[in-house]
Amino acid sequence: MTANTVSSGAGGERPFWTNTPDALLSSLQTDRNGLSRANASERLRQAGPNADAVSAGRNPIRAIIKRLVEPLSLILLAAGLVSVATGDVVGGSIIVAILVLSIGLDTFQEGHAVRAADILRQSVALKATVRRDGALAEVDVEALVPGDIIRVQAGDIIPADALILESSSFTANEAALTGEPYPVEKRAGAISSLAAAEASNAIFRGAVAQTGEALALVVGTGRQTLFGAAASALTEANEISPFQRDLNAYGLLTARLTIALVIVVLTASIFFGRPLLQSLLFAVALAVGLTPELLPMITTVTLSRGAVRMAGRKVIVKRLASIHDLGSMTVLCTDKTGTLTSARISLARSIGPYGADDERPSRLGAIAAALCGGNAALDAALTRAMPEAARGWTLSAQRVFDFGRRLGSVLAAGLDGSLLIAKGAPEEILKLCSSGRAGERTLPLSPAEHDAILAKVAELAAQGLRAIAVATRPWTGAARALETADEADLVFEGLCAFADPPKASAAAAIARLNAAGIRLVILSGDDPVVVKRLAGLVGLAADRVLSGVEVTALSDAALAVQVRTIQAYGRLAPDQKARLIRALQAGGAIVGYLGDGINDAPALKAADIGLSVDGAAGVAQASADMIMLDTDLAVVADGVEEGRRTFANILKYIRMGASSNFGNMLSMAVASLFLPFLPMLPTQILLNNLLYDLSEIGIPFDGVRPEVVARPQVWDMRALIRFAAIMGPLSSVFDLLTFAGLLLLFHVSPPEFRTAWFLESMATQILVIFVIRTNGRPWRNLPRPILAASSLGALIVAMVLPFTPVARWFGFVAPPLAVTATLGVIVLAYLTCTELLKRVAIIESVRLTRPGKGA
Ligand SMILES: Nc1ncnc2c1ncn2[C@@H]1O[C@H](COP(=O)(O)OP(=O)(O)OP(=O)(O)O)[C@@H](O)[C@H]1O
Ligand SMILES: [Mg+2]
Repeated sequence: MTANTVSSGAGGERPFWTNTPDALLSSLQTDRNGLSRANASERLRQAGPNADAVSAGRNPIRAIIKRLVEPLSLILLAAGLVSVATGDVVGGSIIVAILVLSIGLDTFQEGHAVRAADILRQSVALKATVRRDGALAEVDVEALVPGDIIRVQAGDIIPADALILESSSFTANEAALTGEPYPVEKRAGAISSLAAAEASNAIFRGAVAQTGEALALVVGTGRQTLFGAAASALTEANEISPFQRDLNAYGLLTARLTIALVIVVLTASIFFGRPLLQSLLFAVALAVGLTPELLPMITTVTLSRGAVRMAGRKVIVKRLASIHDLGSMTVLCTDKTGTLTSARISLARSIGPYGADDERPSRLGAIAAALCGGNAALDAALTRAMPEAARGWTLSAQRVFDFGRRLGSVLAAGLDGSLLIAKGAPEEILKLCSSGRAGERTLPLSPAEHDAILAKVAELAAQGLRAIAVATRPWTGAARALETADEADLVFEGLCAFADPPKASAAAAIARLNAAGIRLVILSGDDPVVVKRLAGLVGLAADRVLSGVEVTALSDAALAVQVRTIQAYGRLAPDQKARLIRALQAGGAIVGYLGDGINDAPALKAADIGLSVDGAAGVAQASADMIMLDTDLAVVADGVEEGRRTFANILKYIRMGASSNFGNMLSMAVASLFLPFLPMLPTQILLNNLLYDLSEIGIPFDGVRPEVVARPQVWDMRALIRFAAIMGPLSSVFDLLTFAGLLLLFHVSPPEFRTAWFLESMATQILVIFVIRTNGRPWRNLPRPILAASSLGALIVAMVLPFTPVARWFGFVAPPLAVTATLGVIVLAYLTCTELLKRVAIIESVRLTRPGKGA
């Protein structure tokens, strides 16, 4: 028996919704007051968390094993063991020790930073309202167990499979599960059908509560749910982000290069008849030296630290990589209400059909709002304005408000009979009206009066008031479910006009975003006239506002042209918002979307960076990458800066790897082909690499110059290759100079050669960070203490080690003073050249497009 079926006693298994509430309550050993906390945690232990997969957790052992089984680590480990077995105990031990040290370093650094970011993420995890110990409490969705009594409200994602106990105007959209596009009403009652689609007394994990409120008994959680997570609104958008795509491309490039080099070196060694084990080790050490093995750690640590800093600026990051994506964002699309305007809309005027002030339309609107159970801004404003309006009225049926149709209706039963009340966007409601209210009577609406009403709407909009229309129809027959045909021949009752002034801070924030290279675009469902006026108020040049109808008429190609210049859109349906975002992306933009409603969920998913706000509809929060604790565009601008700073630091690491380190390993490979001995012993290369890694662990903590965060930071592979193509060979030139000096001038022995070159390559690799971490002069812009400490510390160890007793373990021999002094001069000359050449190599990319697309 699974959690989802309950044995019927007669042998067969029947779905849970065919049971009566009392039968299910008793078989789940619970009651309407819910579980006790103790009982719930006991059940949680048994049933497991209410999640799709058992989360692997951040177990350090697991993390270490994961790194150990990477091919290079495995080869090194094997090589170390073979060395020990063949008698080279010291050499073998050093290899293993270096491996252990670098893996330990990685794991420790990463674990620490990631934990902090995880705690933050947890703070915005979706919550469920559940009855525990008889009182309603908020718990993490993951903590729900069978037997819990939950409350779900409009905008929530249904957290578990459950049987409805009580409901009011409750509807759920199960499109993601069953494909049924319209919200279906859910209420308690006996159902005998075995089909889930007909289970109107049950709700399923992953559907979205569209309206109203319900109390329900949890029957199945986690994977013990009918639809699983595959299709649900809970599934995270796991499309690869622009940042991850770029990182992968870089990783692939270096991997190819490394493999090619290793094959060449290995073939050559075998050709020259060198000892096999040593040749293999040398090749592997080279590969280790070339692999940017710290890159995952550096990015995770930098991103996690970015997440912690962003929390300080009131942005909680759910998906770490989105920090970088935010820094590269070129277009920010936003919903209007609550982001550009204050979230608290208020009813400003109530106007009869012929233009006179009249409270009837808003009273009818308030009745509909109270009965339909919507908690959206407009409904809330209506019920706030007339809290008593719905007294004496009950709901018989409803057609849920639909953002596609932009209207909804209720069948309300009052003392004098029943009334159908429809409300929605004026132009949509007017299409359904044949007459207008005139006191007790109704009069036919002439085309002129029709136009006059729309003119009134435009007049209100010009004053910044958004209007909805209310219409009714007397209902004579018995109550039944409403159909489209019922919403016809309506009596126009009038308009409700709402004030929704722009936020005082919006204009300044938009100016700041523009200055940072980000274009703001409004994607609203509201009247284009209202949108246009608001755009003007917040400083957006929106001479043209495209409406949803116009957008639909455009082909993808034509739309791609329009989206380049249009700054504001009105009357958009939810999927049109998503289409516009895709059109912008196709043109090369990196697009963010900021929104808070059920109707914003598709756009949040389509965008590269989905931004939502604390307290937004559950679906909106679930679809977003970041949650803002403060609905203020200025917070977005702060976050953008943080994202760019994070990227700048990651770029430092990559540039370092692409310059000296790359050049050194290249020289090493080349030298091994021509020298009669190994230019550096495998253990020396590994030590070199370990110290180099150590020098870099301060990078995530480094500061970034203001000019770097002034423009969108786009990953530019070509710029990077150009950088490596200049800096790598430059480093090799100085290596060759070193080789020539050592062999031709000083006639050093092989151990001396290796030691001298170890010193030179360590010094160049580490010191170059001071040069290339900034575009300005290094001495004018010093690194943060942590980076100075990590790099100088590693440098000192490298410089001193060959002169200590440990040196002989590694095969080092202290070189003569003259050699050391010459090395010093070469290093200085190298640093001077990089400083002079870096301006040529670092062309700041101002290409504001997605890589590989657009112009
Ligand atoms: N509860 C409601 N009752 C009646 N009509 C509504 C309701 N909610 C929305 N509408 C109508 O649907 C239109 C679109 O909804 P809404 O303005 O909330 O969309 P939006 O895209 O979220 O817009 P915004 O950018 O203002 O947040 C509204 O302009 C209004 O005409
Ligand atoms: Mg909205």
